[in-house]
Amino acid sequence: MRRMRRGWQRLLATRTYPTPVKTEVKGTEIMHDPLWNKGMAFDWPERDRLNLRGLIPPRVKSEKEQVERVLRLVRSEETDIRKNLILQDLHDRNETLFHKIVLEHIGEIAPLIYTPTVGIVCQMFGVNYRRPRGMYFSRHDRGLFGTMLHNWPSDDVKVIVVTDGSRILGLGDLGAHGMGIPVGKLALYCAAGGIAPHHVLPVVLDVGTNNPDLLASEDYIGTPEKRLSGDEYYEFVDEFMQAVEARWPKCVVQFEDFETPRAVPLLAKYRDDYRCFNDDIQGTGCVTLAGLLSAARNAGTSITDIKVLCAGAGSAGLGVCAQIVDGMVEAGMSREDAMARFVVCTSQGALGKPDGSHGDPNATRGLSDDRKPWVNPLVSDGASMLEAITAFRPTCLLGLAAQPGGLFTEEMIKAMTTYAPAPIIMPMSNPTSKAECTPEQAYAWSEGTAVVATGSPFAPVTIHGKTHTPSQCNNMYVFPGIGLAAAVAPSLIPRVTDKMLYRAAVACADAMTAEERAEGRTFPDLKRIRDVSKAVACAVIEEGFRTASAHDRLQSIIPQDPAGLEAYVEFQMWKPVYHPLVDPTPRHFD
Ligand SMILES: O=C([O-])CC(=O)C(=O)O
Ligand SMILES: [Mg+2]
Repeated sequence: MRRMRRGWQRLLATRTYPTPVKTEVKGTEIMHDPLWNKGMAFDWPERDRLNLRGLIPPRVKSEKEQVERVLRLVRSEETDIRKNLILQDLHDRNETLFHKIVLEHIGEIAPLIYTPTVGIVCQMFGVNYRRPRGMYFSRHDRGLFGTMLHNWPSDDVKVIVVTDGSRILGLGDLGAHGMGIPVGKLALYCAAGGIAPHHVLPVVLDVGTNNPDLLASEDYIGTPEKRLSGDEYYEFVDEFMQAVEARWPKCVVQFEDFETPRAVPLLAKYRDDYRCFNDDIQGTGCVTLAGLLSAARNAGTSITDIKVLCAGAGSAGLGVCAQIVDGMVEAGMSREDAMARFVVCTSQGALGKPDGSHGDPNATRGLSDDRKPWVNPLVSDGASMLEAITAFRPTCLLGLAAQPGGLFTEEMIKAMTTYAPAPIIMPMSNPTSKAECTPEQAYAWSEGTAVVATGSPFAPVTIHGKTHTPSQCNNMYVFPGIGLAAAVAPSLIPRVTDKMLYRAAVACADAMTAEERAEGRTFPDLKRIRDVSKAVACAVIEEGFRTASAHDRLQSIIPQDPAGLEAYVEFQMWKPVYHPLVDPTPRHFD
């Protein structure tokens, strides 16, 4: 083991990167393959070796010049959607350069390829349609999913992000136009998580759409029929999962933006049988827990001191609350006491004691089984959020309602400041238009005392001469790391467990530096996202070691000590740099 550990660390220290890669592909074929293409950065020896002389303009550009040119072009556009289209085109031409720009300018570029712009991208997907990316499975392909997966050129897909388009961000049913989401998430997997682009696959399960505008639209790209339901729907997803496992047994599947009534049962059905997780339930839960751990640490208190009012009882809302409860239990609280620290509100008001103060006492709401455990007798059933705040005195407001924005009002936040010295305000719904309030409002209404973390990115706010930087509490801090762990250590991570998610949350909170804490942030600077992904991946793998069988642990070549593990994960992470391309053909002289 010792020798192995020293091996990885030495390898990492001595590796000359990028390593040369042999390629059989030449000429226009290599130029038009986005995985190989370097644009004008092919140097002269390479242009000769690969039969490219004359096919590319005569100027040779450096990577730096290429990055600057694209940034100039992006910045010259006025609208975010136009900027996104420029970046999409680059993604289709030159994956290395695309991911290099995403990584080096993540604060500027992530909002253009991911939340919030990805919302508009999906809404305009049909009319803006260019090159296909990823795979689509429709009802007319039933029985053929397994064969179709062989149309995909890579024999080694490590991460799939899949959606059925039924709840795209907070925008609702966008059908097959939801493809923008898996594409955006996987771009972050590559740039922020270090998964190589040829190892990822975005997927849409086109089970139809119930969105009347799309059904009537001539630009709609999916099957213009109503959604499958009942057994037909579940059999469709079963066929997909079985086909994936048969083709790429080590792949991890991330479920994304499925509406709650499907997301919850699908996760329950698959989580013990497949390497999979649901990002909106588990990823959001994990990142929110990380935010609360961090906020409590900044305030010198514990997560068990926090009392939460959660707006939203969808898959994200309840999943997030459950994971915070797990975090409180880990910190030493009983599950019952932890759950008593939550009030969950739906659009019909709080889940509370039916005492008749809000309507007919006998007409208790028919609560679904997943909501029943969240009824809190300290508030009356159907109470408004303001009433619930007065009765329950929460110290944290979580917004996961995916309703039109503005759910958190001035009265609510002002009421919290009467008893909470630093209320934690987390408007998490995406995109920006769905945020429950803006950071500006939260800071203004709390006289600058609030700790604010949002799902979509927001700019810093200056109030009474003091600048406050809201953190972005977005799944992007955790899902790339969870997928990275599964990709580099599949035998140790046969399933994604609750404990792994808890460890991931702690690793994300622990990744904060002292300077970041001093700035009042609850999340690390986005610029360090690769470090965060690596820390999350290491934490997940460590948990995998803890639960692996003795056989799997012994068989694994992965070092178990923290420094060796970190070196191993770092070594495995893909980097967006051009590799020197070497011609494998021996030269013959006669
Ligand atoms: O995409 C994001 O920014 C976060 C997320 O999963 C969602 O809002 O559905
Ligand atoms: Mg999502």
